[in-house]
Amino acid sequence: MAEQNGIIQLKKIDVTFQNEGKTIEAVKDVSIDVKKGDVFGVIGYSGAGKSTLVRVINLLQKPTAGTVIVNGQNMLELSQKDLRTARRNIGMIFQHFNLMNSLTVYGNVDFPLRDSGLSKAERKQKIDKLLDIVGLSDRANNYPSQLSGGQKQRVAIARALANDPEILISDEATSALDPKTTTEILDLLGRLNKELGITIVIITHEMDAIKQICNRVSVMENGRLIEEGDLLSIFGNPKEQLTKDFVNTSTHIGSVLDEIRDSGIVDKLSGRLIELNYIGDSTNEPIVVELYKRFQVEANILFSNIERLQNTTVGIMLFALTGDDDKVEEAIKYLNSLKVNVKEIDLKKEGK
Ligand SMILES: Nc1ncnc2c1ncn2[C@@H]1O[C@H](COP(=O)(O)OP(=O)(O)OP(=O)(O)O)[C@@H](O)[C@H]1O
Repeated sequence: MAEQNGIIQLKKIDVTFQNEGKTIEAVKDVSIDVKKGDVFGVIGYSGAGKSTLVRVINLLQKPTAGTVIVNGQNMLELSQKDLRTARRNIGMIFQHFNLMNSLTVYGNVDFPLRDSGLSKAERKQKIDKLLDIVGLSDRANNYPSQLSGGQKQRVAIARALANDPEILISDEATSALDPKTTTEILDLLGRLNKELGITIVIITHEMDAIKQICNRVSVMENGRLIEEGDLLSIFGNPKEQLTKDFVNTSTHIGSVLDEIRDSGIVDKLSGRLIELNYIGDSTNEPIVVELYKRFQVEANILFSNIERLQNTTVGIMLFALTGDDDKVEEAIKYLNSLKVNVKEIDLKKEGK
């Protein structure tokens, strides 16, 4: 059976800006296919083109080239009226919330319902329900200036949901929030995805945000999409250097390697330094025990990080292997034969 088409299909999208006589290629030949029910993450550094790309989905940004299909509709061929209707199906939240300061929380959520054709009583019922979903029922009469950043973002989420969209786009929505509030907002987005079935596209420069709720990830660099896959494969087996950097920052192995290198420990380390990544059931201890039992090779664990992503264990371990040279070589071959990713690290050569 043919795989069902995605709810969002961007095909060969280019976005080019002309700025003071210079051409900026913000997005270059990017195709993505977001399935209904996905929480699709787009990660990249500032300037990579993420915002420009997601703004193409609802045509806030018109592409220079390419096709935009949302819910089976070719967005670039719609009349203005049909485009307005199609846009109601795509909610959006932003880093700086974009609330109207002169309106109360209630007024902000009511704003997109002005043209909905609903009566005042129906609107009230809807707004009460939305404020309940985002946990702000007791703040309806407050103004944005009376709210914390996290609460403002909750109002923005309620407002984005007012027209019952099937798609929610989050453009760095947690970038201005502290880590605890970020986790709470991401939890809320995850709940909206699970309970209301909303498809979410989230753009961020933080792998931790991706890890918390996304099932699929794409990585952007210099306007291009350089890597894409499901969360576990991106996390457990990143291919491109930038993806590795994001993953390493999030597992902290990057800073551990820097510390080993910069502190001079590297000169005192004996043995060969191995980084091991695994997805699933392999755990640290059996591997260490096996290496000793089979090859009399000692594995001195320098760092280990295990986390649960989408109910699956994803682990990373860094150790120095010591023993007879031949035996260490055999031990490395043995590791390579397991369902784990093995990488030998030569910190002295790697130097930064
Ligand atoms: N309207 C515009 N006119 C000219 N250049 C633009 C415009 N919008 C974006 N750009 C440029 O396009 C490139 C991509 O910007 P974009 O905002 O999409 O990146 P980003 O990955 O979302 O970064 P950030 O997280 O900082 O917003 C940048 O070089 C930016 O300066």
